[in-house]
Amino acid sequence: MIKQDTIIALATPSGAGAIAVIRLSGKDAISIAEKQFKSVSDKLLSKQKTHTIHLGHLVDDSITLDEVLVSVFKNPNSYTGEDVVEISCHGSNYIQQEIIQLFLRKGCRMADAGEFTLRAFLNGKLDLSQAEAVADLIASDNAASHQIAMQQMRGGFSSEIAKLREELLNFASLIELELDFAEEDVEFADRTQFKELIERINFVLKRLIDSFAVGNVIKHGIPVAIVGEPNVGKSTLLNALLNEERAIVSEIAGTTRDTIEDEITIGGIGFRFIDTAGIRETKDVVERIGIKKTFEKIDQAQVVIYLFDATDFETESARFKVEIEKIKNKYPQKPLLIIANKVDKLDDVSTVNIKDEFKGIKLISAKNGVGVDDLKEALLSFVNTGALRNNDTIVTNSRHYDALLKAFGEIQKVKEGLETNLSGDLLAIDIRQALYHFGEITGEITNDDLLGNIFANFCIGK
Ligand SMILES: Nc1nc2c(c(=O)[nH]1)N(C=O)[C@@H](CNc1ccc(C(=O)N[C@@H](CCC(=O)O)C(=O)O)cc1)CN2
Ligand SMILES: Nc1nc2c(ncn2[C@@H]2O[C@H](COP(=O)(O)OP(=O)(O)OP(=O)(O)O)[C@@H](O)[C@H]2O)c(=O)[nH]1
Ligand SMILES: [Mg+2]
Repeated sequence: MIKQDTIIALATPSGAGAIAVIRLSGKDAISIAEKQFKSVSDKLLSKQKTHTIHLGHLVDDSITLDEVLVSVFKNPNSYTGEDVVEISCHGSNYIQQEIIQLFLRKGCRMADAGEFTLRAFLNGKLDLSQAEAVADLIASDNAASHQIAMQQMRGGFSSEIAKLREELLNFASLIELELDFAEEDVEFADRTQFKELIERINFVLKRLIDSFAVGNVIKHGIPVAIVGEPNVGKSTLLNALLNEERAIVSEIAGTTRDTIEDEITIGGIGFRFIDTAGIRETKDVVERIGIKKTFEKIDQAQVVIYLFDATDFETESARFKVEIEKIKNKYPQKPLLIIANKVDKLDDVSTVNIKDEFKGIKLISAKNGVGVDDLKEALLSFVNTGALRNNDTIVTNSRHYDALLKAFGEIQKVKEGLETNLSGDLLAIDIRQALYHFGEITGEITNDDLLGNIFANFCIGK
């Protein structure tokens, strides 16, 4: 259902600022605003061209609320596709609230979360995946997530899906046409060409589905678990990486009892570091719970940093190796960075010995920040950012991922059907299913529940 009532919301963050923007959208936006606006040159808003801006005062009966700039957008040429009025006022909390209250009394309704963008979608200004990208763009806090959201908002992903959908639709129509001529045994849809198309779709879908692993990582940050025995300097390393005193550090073993997480951006990619309680067999119940959590954190991490105290190396290296083997055995696929900490306390001979015994080990002094930049470089090298550089579409949205997996499943059926010369009517059913899932991504296929879920996660005013 397309509502046309006039909605209002603050478009800028709540709180005082230099300027705040209040946005109205709907069929009465211009007439409602016009009655409260005294232009400095006696202009009427309804007589103004679209995309024009006007200086004047907002008045509530005899009270002048503020000197403002008012922008007019006339349907269908606006963000929402409806008549839109934007008021740029002085950014006092009081003024913002008074203006909104005034317009609520004059016939506007407070907008729901995401309702401006929902209207843009319903009016065909954006498709669903573009609308979703608007929220991702607002949430983006690093170069990679920004680039992906921007590309998606501009329709990169949508047009890729729309192209596949259109080609597939063509074939579906031809095959369905054949069904009307069943007795004559004609073939409008060239099966060789069709096989080629299915192969191509298959290939694209596979790439998009695979890209989700990268997309997920970029959206949520790559989880990196910092593990090692008590007191080796895990929390000190976390603080050095974050460049702040995030975790408590002390000479007492077992200081960190719970896990601590925080995120930084390295080379445009978000990394989420997880400091854990030390791994060690222990009788202390609280510490033991922490150790269980350590393994849970390794489960969730994409990269593991195993830290040991370099000054214990000469006496304890055998035990470190056992610990490292344990992790390697339990998590054979996970990149594991082995790091010796506290090298500031190490003599040259031991330094050489450590490097000898642990190939590829990194030596750091977390306390003095030595080797931390090197470690960041090493972390970055684990991330496959090739897709980013190629400008390939990267899927970051789990709803899209789901739909792609389902489409992929249907395309496999079509492929099999073609190989076994399945009859046209059955082929057509599988093709229609695949088309359905493509349509879910861009929003050709949708329902109120789905839209409600998507836009409820937007902020009010977007
Ligand atoms: N002040 C303001 N800034 C904003 C927005 C806004 O709504 N208001 N945006 C919103 O979030 C973004 C910009 N997006 C926009 C997209 C389309 C149109 C628009 O008027 N489109 C018309 C006319 C295009 C034209 O000039 O030809 C159209 O599509 O028909 C406006 C803003 C970011 N900055
Ligand atoms: N000399 C030196 N001391 C360090 C270094 N890194 C950490 N320390 C010291 O080692 C002690 C333990 O550091 P933490 O960061 O609390 O160690 P942890 O691994 O988090 O310990 P738990 O939380 O108990 O498992 C503290 O006294 C730190 O100041 C380093 O690079 N050099
Ligand atoms: Mg700690």
